[in-house]
Amino acid sequence: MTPPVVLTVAASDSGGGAGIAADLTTFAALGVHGACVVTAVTAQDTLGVRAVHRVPLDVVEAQLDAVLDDLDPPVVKTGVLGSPEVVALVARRCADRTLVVDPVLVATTGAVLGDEAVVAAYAEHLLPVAAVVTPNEREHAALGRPDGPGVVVTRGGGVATTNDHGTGCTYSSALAAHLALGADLPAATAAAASYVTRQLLVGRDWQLGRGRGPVAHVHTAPTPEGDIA
Ligand SMILES: Nc1ncnc2c1ncn2[C@@H]1O[C@H](COP(=O)(O)OP(=O)(O)OP(=O)(O)O)[C@@H](O)[C@H]1O
Ligand SMILES: Cc1ncc(CO)c(N)n1
Repeated sequence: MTPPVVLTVAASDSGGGAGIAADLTTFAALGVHGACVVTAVTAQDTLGVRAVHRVPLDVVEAQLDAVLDDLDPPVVKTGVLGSPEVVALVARRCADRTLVVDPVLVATTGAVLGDEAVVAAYAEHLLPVAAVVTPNEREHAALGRPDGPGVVVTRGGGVATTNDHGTGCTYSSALAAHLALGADLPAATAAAASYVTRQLLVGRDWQLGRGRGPVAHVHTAPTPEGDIA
């Protein structure tokens, strides 16, 4: 059976914990095909963000054109967009699709990934056309606490772990994947939360990097010790 296509418009994380790595692996784990439009390259690891290089607007637009014209994804998920111009572009081009907006403004490690101009562009252009917005508490406050059935404020949950880098991206990607597979919003949010919980449990004892390790992506199968997670 042909899988549904979900597009992520987001940035790369060289440490493989958040951003596009989290999005595409989550899509694969949940059985949807992932396309990706890269908005920025971050030099990042489990300790923090060292540098951010934005992809020029015309190159972001060319990637978006290619995917929208050919693969026609019914669901689009956004992560780090990087500039007000990219926020407005995505709003303009994707308003007729199911839009899952993860308004990433600050990394778990504290680095600012969206400034005041980006916040203003979200409020003006992207939030009005989003089906779901998944801010964490800080992002929700920065955006002026938008309210409504499509606003899902994310919070850490019951799993005690420091390997939680990329949970927000994984959660919003799982939500987008379940919407593409036909779930309604309440079912998709519940399925996304239980997916993140499961993946946090899989990676709870991993030792990757010296900081906040990544949530386990796709790994559900044998651990190095040979256990089935
Ligand atoms: N420790 C945890 N135990 C269980 N579920 C969790 C935990 N941390 C996160 N989650 C799930 O993942 C969702 C997103 O997490 P969170 O709000 O921490 O994202 P975030 O702050 O955007 O993360 P990041 O910036 O690292 O990507 C939560 O709403 C919850 O469902
Ligand atoms: C690229 C990227 N996207 C999202 C986040 C949020 O965790 C991050 N730290 N890096």
